Order: sequence, then structure tokens, then C-alpha cells
Amino acid sequence: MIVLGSTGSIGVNTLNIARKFNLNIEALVAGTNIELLNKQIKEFNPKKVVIANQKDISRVNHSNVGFGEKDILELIENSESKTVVNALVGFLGLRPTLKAIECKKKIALANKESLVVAGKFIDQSRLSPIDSEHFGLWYLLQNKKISSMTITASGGSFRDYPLEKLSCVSVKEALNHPNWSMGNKITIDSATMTNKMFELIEAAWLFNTRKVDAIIETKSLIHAFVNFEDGSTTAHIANASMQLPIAYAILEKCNEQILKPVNLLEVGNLEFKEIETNRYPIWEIKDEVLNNLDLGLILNAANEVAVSKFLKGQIGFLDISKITLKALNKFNALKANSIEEIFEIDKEVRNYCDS
Ligand SMILES: NC(=O)C1=CN([C@@H]2O[C@H](COP(=O)(O)OP(=O)(O)OC[C@H]3O[C@@H](n4cnc5c(N)ncnc54)[C@H](OP(=O)(O)O)[C@@H]3O)[C@@H](O)[C@H]2O)C=CC1
Ligand SMILES: CC(=O)[C@@H](O)[C@H](O)COP(=O)(O)O
Ligand SMILES: [Mn+2]
Repeated sequence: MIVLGSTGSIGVNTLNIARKFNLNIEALVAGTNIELLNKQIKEFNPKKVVIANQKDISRVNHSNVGFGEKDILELIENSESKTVVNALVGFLGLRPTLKAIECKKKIALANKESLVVAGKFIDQSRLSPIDSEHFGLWYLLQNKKISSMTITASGGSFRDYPLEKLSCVSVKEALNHPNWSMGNKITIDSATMTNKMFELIEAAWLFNTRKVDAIIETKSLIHAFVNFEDGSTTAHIANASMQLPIAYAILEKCNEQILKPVNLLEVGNLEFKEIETNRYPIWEIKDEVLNNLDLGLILNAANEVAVSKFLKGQIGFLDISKITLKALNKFNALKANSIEEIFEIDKEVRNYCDS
């Protein structure tokens, strides 16, 4: 298989599963972490490697190294592998997802932004989601009458923080997720609850439903619930590790133990909370977004600009939601009618948020 984003949090976990099941790695794609990439090359012996920047090529211990988006797309097109794991972060993951679909590959999709921005143009027939909640929903779905689905949120880094202090929190504090070890961008998305908004959109596309909601479960041990018309609810419980969703997304069958089972006696108790708009302002537009999934494109573009500014120390934490809500208000009538328009609207919203 091919692993895009091999040096990230999902990429490293994917290679852990590849090691466990002795899977062949045809190619690796990484950004700027050349030190880790070189270790991965030594262990997995890929035929081809692509990195973000030309200037780093000489540091990569491989004879066949490309760089940039064009080479990532060519790599997918010319590969023999049946499976592409897309663990790139953000909008830059969209073209590789589209290319993998065009080449009829099986896509193990961690890059949820592909669905958030262009769900209506994505053929899902060979797609498996790598997202703990959507894996949970997929695992739970039975041939019974379903009334709705619920995914859980951890509440992020500031779940229990005094509200009046949110305006002056630091980047370091924001990156301190209570339960998951993930990349920076998704960790900030989790703190603002934008990650959960993305996941509602993701669930809407994946399971063809608008009857999906989220609640906080503070330990991230329950990932999803399916609520049946008979009044019963089933819950997916697993320790907070991405290895299970990844294993199911890339393996044909999975009968081996991937994770240590949750010991409920050790857990003792679980706590559930409502997602409140005073702590998570983005939640104000939940219903509007679910009724108009085209807003995912605007939300994603504005959020990527705002998160990047926050990580560079240019704006405060609360400004992230302010920027995204303002952009949604301005562009809420826009709808992309083709995949080309996805890229045009993305650019327009970014320019607006950057100015
Ligand atoms: N982490 C998690 O547990 C979960 C993540 N996801 C989703 O999975 C995706 C990946 O998340 P995560 O692994 O946390 O993110 P990370 O930031 O940890 O990893 C991102 C990966 O993309 C690579 N990358 C970044 N820019 C480029 C570029 N221009 N060209 C080539 N490669 C690039 C990075 O390379 P480098 O580091 O070398 O610069 C890295 O390998 C996101 O869409 C996220 O929302 C979904 C559910 C759970
Ligand atoms: C591991 C995973 O799937 C993440 O998307 C996780 O859900 C993020 O944590 P939050 O629940 O805090 O958004
Ligand atoms: Mn998730």
C-alpha cells in the first residue's frame, strides 16, 4: 500500500499496523520530518518517496524521491498498490483522495477534510473511514431500524477551563489534548469543537443521514452510539487508539486482537455532558451546517486560515471561531457545482480570511 502522511500521528500508527501484519509498503509521502522518514525508509524499504519541499531531497536516504503535490498525484497514478492510506492533514489531502478514486484504489481515509469540503463529489464505493467515531458507527450498524446516531467528543483541551480565561490561553495549552495524541491542527479543531462539526458532516456523507448529533464523553472510551427505533441504543467502546480503525480500514479481515480491551472496573465511571455554545461558539451553527452540507467547504477554508494564525501566535484562541463564523455568515449562499469550483471557493474564502 501507499501511505500519504507517513510521519504524522495516523501515518505512524498505520505503519505500526503494517509492521504487525507484515504488509508491503510501496511508497511513503511525508512533509518535513526527514529524520523520521529516513527511519521509515530503512524499515519498510519503499520503492518511491515523496516529500513536501525540493530543498530537502538531498537529506532523504532514497534514490527515488519526488516533491510536491504533482509528484504525490503521479505516485498514486503509477503505483501498483490497491490501497492508499490518506493521512495528510487539511485541504491538501483533497486532490490525492480524488486521484486515488480516479485510479480505482481502495482508500483508507483519515483526511476527513476531503469529505468535509467535497463530500458530494466523492465516490465512496471503495472508501473506508479512519476516524474513531465513524469506525464506531460502521462497527455498530445492524440490519435494524435506526432512528439516529450519536458520536462523542472529548471536549478538548479547555473542557474544564474557566470560560473567562479562554481569551488568553496559550498555544501550548491548546495543544494539550486530554485523551488523544494527534497532530497539531486536529488538536486545535478538537479544542474549538470544529473537529466534531467536521465529523457530523463526515457522518452525514458516509452514512447518508442528517440524524446525527454529538455529546461529550470525557474519557473518549465510547466513540459512537446507534439509537434504534425500538428505543434501544448500542455503544462502541474501545481504548483511545487509532490502531483499530486503521486496521479495519486497510485489512480485508480483522480477527486478531489489536487493542487491549477496556477494563470497565478500572474505568469506574463515565461522564456525559452537553456541548454548550458559550464554550464552543461554533456549535451555534450545527443545525444550519447539517441542513446545508455545502457549508463544510467554507468552514474548512476559514478554519484552516484561523488555526494556522493561532498556531503562529497571530490571533487568540477565541478568534478562531470568530473568523470561521464571520466567513460562514458572508459566504453561506455559495455552492460548488463542480470539483473545480471547490478549489475556487476555497481560495476565495482563504483570501477573505487572510485579509
Ligand atoms: N491523529 C488522529 O488521531 C486522527 C487524525 N484524523 C485526521 O487524519 C489526518 C491526519 O491527522 P494527523 O495524523 O493527526 O496529522 P499530523 O499533523 O500528525 O500529520 C500530517 C502528515 O501530513 C504530512 N504533510 C503535511 N504537509 C505536507 C505536504 N505539504 N506534503 C506532504 N506531506 C505533508 C506531515 O508530514 P511531516 O510531519 O513530515 O511534516 C505528516 O506526515 C487529518 O485530516 C486528521 O483530521 C482523524 C482522526 C484521528
Ligand atoms: C481520534 C479521533 O477520531 C479524533 O477525531 C478525536 O475524536 C478527537 O478528539 P475530540 O473528541 O476531542 O474531537
Ligand atoms: Mn474523530
